[in-house]
Amino acid sequence: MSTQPDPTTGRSRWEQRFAAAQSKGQVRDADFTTLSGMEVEPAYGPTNGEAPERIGWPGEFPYTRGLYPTGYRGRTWTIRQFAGFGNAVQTNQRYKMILERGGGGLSVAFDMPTLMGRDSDDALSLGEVGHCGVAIDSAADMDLLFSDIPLQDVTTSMTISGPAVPAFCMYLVAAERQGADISKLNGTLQTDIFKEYIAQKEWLFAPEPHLRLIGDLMEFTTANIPAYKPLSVSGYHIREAGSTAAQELAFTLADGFGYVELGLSRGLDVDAFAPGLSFFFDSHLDFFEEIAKFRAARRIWARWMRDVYGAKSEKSMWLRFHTQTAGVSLTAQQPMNNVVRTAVEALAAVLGGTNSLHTNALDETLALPTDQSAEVALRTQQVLMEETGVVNVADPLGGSWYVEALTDKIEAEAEKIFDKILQLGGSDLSSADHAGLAAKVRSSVGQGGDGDWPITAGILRGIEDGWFMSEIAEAAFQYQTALEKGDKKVVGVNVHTHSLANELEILRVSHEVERDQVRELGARRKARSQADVDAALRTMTEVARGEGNLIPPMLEAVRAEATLGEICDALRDVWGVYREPARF
Ligand SMILES: C[C@H](C(=O)O)C(=O)SCCNC(=O)CCNC(=O)[C@H](O)C(C)(C)COP(=O)(O)OP(=O)(O)OC[C@H]1O[C@@H](n2cnc3c(N)ncnc32)[C@H](O)[C@@H]1OP(=O)(O)O
Repeated sequence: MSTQPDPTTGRSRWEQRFAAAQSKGQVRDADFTTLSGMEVEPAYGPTNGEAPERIGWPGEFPYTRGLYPTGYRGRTWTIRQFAGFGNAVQTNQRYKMILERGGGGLSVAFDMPTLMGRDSDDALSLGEVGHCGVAIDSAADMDLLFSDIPLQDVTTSMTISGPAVPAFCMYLVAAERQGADISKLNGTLQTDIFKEYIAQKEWLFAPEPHLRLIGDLMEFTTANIPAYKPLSVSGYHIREAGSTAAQELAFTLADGFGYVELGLSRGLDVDAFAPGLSFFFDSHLDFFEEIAKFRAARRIWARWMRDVYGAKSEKSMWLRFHTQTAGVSLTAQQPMNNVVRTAVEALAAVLGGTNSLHTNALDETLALPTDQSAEVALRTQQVLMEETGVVNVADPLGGSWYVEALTDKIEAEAEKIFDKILQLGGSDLSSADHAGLAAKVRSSVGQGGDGDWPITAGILRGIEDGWFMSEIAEAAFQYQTALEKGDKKVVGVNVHTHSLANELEILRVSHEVERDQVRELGARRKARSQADVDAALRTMTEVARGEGNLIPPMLEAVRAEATLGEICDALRDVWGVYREPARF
């Protein structure tokens, strides 16, 4: 380290942490010089060694500059490409390709029927099976999906929220059948139902039964699979629906606070369940705004977790997030340009300290990626990681006047939105009054679901009133108007539209997939013990009518080869379905 530090400064604290990590072997053995061979420090800061508290040093509360003193010198982000199409066998081949070419983890994309809790032979599934993701009907499909992929060794994310819990049970049963030690599994389940009502619209039930299922899941994973992340609180869909960066940030973090309140209302210890909450953001094209958003996200979360929700452990204050580059920024016109857009967005995510990353393929505005476009997307991350030197220095933009100012600004915008959410919930407290909010939360712990949960009340009210949707719609309208006026520009769409024709080869999923899947499902139904399935579903519905944790009886139903549609239908019989109130 180049300076003689004052031992009381942030720099010296960071140096000690870095040295401690190094002595524990937590710094990679790699070349950390520039392309021309110049030595660079693992982090930079003010020359007097002291940074303002809100900025701090890498690995230091409030983690504006990242969670780890070592940054990506400790571990690079996980390359986690979201993939799934056709049937489980086809998708399993794609997963093997991803892992073989350097993907660091798996990320399952399910087809629309699965996302809506419907079997492939349901009348509502017709024409959709295997199209926007992989068709999964029962645990037997999960076995095929992960065939020859040891679930105990590969962190696996599953993007599913309405039927998250039955899909999770199928994943557990597939892991059990592989002989995995269930307590050692590590992965992420999206589960985040708030953003479904706010933006994506893939719910099954009304919010209350979904929150009960999520509470059951949090309880189950906290007790049995401590490394597993049962929630990936998602801003991606909110942004893709047309929100601004600040709305994405604020709505997502508020949803995260809602899940913390859910955990507390279930009597769970915040430091036991909070490390299992993870996040998922969009990385759009305004490079600096995105970087500022990621940095502000970590800072806000850390402060609220410590000061409002009483977290004591560092891992509970850490906001860990996955990023996907912005699907909405891709254009059907001149699609090769999408590689450039994705690279810039991925770089913003990395400079913002993402923990995991998906880069979109250039053809994703037209169809699911081909093997070739999926490879280019993966290689985009590898070029950033291996060639550009961005992994050498933690939070390299920290201290930039512009980036710090933008980080402050986006944080302030988010706090204004939290105020609005608190008001919607009937609270008279301001988002800046952490002590007041903490007192309210403390008084609610012990009253369970009857407590006064200030953020949750606002979210539920905002959903019921269509407030989130109208805020997003207004932002989308503003942007579209600016685009149409030419104030905002998109190359190939409203500027520089002249181009040589470039035809892309598109992945087409054959309708044979649906026929085969339906046939296979019928054969499986005949081969299983219907009496076992009926008994397991009956027990599960009894628990759903009462108060116990639903995961153990659901696991039994899955072990008996009950299908996703049968499990969801049984729950629909108990809880009904949710219809969004009509609004004009
Ligand atoms: C749009 C689309 C759709 O809807 O259609 C979607 O939604 S797609 C949605 C797709 N979603 C996803 O793919 C979600 C992915 N999410 C995740 O993978 C997770 O939730 C995540 C964000 C927390 C990332 O988890 P991960 O396992 O990949 O990475 P982590 O950051 O946890 O790192 C792995 C381990 O390395 C440790 N580690 C990392 N960096 C360092 C370092 N510098 N020094 C020391 N240790 C380190 C971590 O603490 C952790 O250990 P330890 O474990 O001991 O703490």
